[in-house]
Amino acid sequence: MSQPVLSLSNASIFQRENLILSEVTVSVEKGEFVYLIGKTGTGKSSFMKTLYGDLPLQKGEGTIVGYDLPTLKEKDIPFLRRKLGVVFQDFKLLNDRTVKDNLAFVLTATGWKDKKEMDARIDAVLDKVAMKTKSFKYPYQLSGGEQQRVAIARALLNDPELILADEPTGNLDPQTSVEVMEVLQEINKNGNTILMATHDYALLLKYPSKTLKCDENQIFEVVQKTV
Ligand SMILES: Nc1ncnc2c1ncn2[C@@H]1O[C@H](COP(=O)(O)OP(=O)(O)OP(=O)(O)O)[C@@H](O)[C@H]1O
Repeated sequence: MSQPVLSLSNASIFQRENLILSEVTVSVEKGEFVYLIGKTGTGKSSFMKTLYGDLPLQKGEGTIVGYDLPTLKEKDIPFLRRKLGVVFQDFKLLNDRTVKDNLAFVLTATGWKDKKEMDARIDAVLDKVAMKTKSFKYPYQLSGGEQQRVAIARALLNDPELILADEPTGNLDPQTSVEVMEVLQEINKNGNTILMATHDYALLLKYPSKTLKCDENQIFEVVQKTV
């Protein structure tokens, strides 16, 4: 069997000296769609930040897309992030450039040089989120759902081994949340592995999948009916 894309064992997660999560033992296999749920302040964002190298893993073991988290060095972080696609609640698009240039910016920053290849890649990812016809628009000319679809396209650019989505529907109305969720489901069906933090229980019910819950400083897997 292949290695899990994410595996933590007896890990503790701290914010400064405060213990946020302890004895975390979880794994995510290639191709899975996994939810991370939990009340506000239970540590979902802290967990996600540890996974993309924003918080150090000070205790326990963990690997993500081939990187060892406890020994992760500052200089490794850009390379780790190239193998991850990260999607945030607030989209984090650059407002001073078009959709296409937002994506081109990431490609340039990650070493792409051939203009034709870049254009083809941008077209391909925008096509996956049904935003190809709006590549000339500026983010502020798009709805929240459209901006989030562009952010998902941006996450797909470098063919990530794992997509981390931290409350991707947190700023969206219920109907738009479903549209964004449909996009995430589709890219998962096409082979992308996704870990999504959310407190949107309606989405969990509509799209049941493996669910991890943060509660009382722990993370454990829950079966849907007890969520
Ligand atoms: N930079 C920080 N410094 C110190 N403590 C922090 C920091 N960021 C978060 N915390 C604390 O860590 C705990 C977990 O916060 P975290 O943001 O991970 O929770 P969350 O489950 O993602 O919540 P939400 O759903 O509101 O985003 C909280 O008690 C919070 O106050």
